[in-house]
Amino acid sequence: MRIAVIGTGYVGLVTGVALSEIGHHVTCIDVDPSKVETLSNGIPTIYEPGLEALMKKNTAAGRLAFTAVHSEGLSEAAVVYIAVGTPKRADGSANLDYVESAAKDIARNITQNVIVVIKSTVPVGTNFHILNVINTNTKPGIQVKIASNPEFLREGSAVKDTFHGDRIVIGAEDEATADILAEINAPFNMPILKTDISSAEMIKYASNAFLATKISFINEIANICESLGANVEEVAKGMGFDHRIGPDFLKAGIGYGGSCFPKDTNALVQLAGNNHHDFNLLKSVIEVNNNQQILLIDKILSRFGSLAGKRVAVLGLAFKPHTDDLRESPALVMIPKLAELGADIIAYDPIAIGNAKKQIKEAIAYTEDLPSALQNADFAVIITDWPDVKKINLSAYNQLMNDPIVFDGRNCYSLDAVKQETIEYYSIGRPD
Ligand SMILES: NC(=O)c1ccc[n+]([C@@H]2O[C@H](COP(=O)([O-])OP(=O)(O)OC[C@H]3O[C@@H](n4cnc5c(N)ncnc54)[C@H](O)[C@@H]3O)[C@@H](O)[C@H]2O)c1
Ligand SMILES: O=c1ccn([C@@H]2O[C@H](COP(=O)(O)OP(=O)(O)O[C@H]3O[C@H](CO)[C@@H](O)[C@H](O)[C@H]3O)[C@@H](O)[C@H]2O)c(=O)[nH]1
Repeated sequence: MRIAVIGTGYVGLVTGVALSEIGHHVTCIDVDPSKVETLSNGIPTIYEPGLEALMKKNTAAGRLAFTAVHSEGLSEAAVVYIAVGTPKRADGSANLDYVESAAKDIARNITQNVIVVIKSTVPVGTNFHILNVINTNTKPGIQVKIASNPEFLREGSAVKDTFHGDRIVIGAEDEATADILAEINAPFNMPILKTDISSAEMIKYASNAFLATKISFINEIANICESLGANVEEVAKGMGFDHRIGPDFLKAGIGYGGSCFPKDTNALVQLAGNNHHDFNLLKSVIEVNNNQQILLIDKILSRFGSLAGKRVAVLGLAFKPHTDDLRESPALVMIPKLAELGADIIAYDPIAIGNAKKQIKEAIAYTEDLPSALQNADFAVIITDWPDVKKINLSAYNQLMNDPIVFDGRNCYSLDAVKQETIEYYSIGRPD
C-alpha cells in the first residue's frame, strides 16, 4: 500500500518507519524543512531506541522517504495518516489547529480518492469535523473517507510498542474502510478492534485517563503511607497480585509528566464539561498530580530550612527514562522552584540536555556525567529513573557529595540497600 504520514514527531516518525518495515511504501511529510533534511540524511530527529536502524534499513530499501512538500508526499498515497500535535490550550482543551491545517494540506494537494486516518489524539467529534474541512477544501469529484486509529505507543519504547502493542483500534464509518486499515495493520499481528469513530476517539482518552488515575491513586496511597509508617512499594506489590487490579502503573513517585497524560486528562475534563458532565474524579487526578510534582520541595525545605547557596544535583530531566522529551516533566516544575529558593543547580541527564536548554530559562549547569553532577553537592534530587541512576553504587553518594543527602522522586533504591550505606535518604511513600 502507498501511504503518506503527515507529521514526523514521536508518533508520525515511528508510525512511518514501522509501516515501511512491514512492507508498505511510506512518505513522511513535515512542515519543518530542517527536520526533513535531517531525516533524509538517515538521522532520527528524536531519540527512540531501535528507530535509527529501522529508518536506515527501510530508506535504503526504497520503502521510506521524507519530504517537506505536501503535493509530492501525497501524490500517490491511497491512505494518509495525520500524526501532528494536539497540544493543550490555556483552558485545557485540545488545540486542533495543526490537525486542521494538515487537513487543508491534504484537501488542496490530493488528486485521487484517499482514506484519511487520524492518529493524533483528538476529542470525540473531531474526525467528522476534519472530514468536513477536507471536503469543503478539496476539488469536486474526489472521494475522501475518514478513520480514527488512535496511537498507544509510549515514548522510550515506541518501536517496541508499535510491533508488540496490546491492540489496534480502528474507528470507521463503513466496513470497507475498516477492512482496508485492518489489512494494512495485519502484519503487526495484534488484536484489532473495529468500532465506530466516536468510540475509537473516546478509547484513547479513556485509556490515558484511566492510567493517569492509577498513578494518582497510588501516589495518594503513598502519601498516606508516609503518615502511617507503611511502605507503598509493599502495598502496590500486594495489590498487584489481584488480577482485577494488576501490577502495572502502580509505581509511586513525583507524578506523571510527558506530552500525553497531562494534556489528555485536561482535554477530557474540558470535553466532558462541554457536554454538561462535571468529571470530578479526573479533576482530582490532575490536582493530585500537580501537588505530587512539588512534594519533594516541602521535604527539602523541612530538612534544610533555607536553600541559599546549597549546591543541588538534579538527577534526570526527561519526563521518563529512554526519551529526550521534557514535555511536562516534573523537572520543569522542580528546577524553577529550587532556583527561586536560591539553590545552585547542576542537572544530569544522559540525552535530554539539548532539549532542556531550550525549555529551562534558569541559569543552571548541565552535565551528561553522573559522578560530575554529584561532586561536592549538598543534596541530590532524583527526577528521572534513568538506568545509570538506578544502578549507581550507593557509596558514590557518600564519596562524591559534600553531604550524602538524597531525595528520591522515583523510589530507585530498596530501603535495604540504602541501609547498608551512610546516606540520608528520603523517598516517596516509604519510611525515611
Ligand atoms: N508522543 C507520544 O508518545 C504520543 C503517543 C500517542 C499519541 N500521541 C498523540 O499523537 C499526536 C502527535 O504527537 P507527537 O508527540 O508525535 O507530536 P510532535 O509535536 O512530536 O510532532 C508533530 C509534528 O508534526 C509536524 N506538523 C505540524 N503541522 C504539520 C502539517 N500541517 N504538515 C506536516 N507536518 C506538520 C510538526 O512539525 C512536528 O514535527 C498528538 O495528538 C499526541 O497526543 C502522542
Ligand atoms: O506506575 C507508573 C507509571 C508511569 N509513571 C509516570 O507516568 C508518565 C507517563 O509514563 P508512560 O505512560 O510510560 O509514558 P508516555 O510515553 O507518556 O505514554 C503514555 O501516553 C501515551 C500518549 O498518549 C500513550 O500512547 C501511552 O499508552 C501512555 O502510556 C511518566 O512521567 C512516568 O514516570 C508513574 O509515575 N508511575
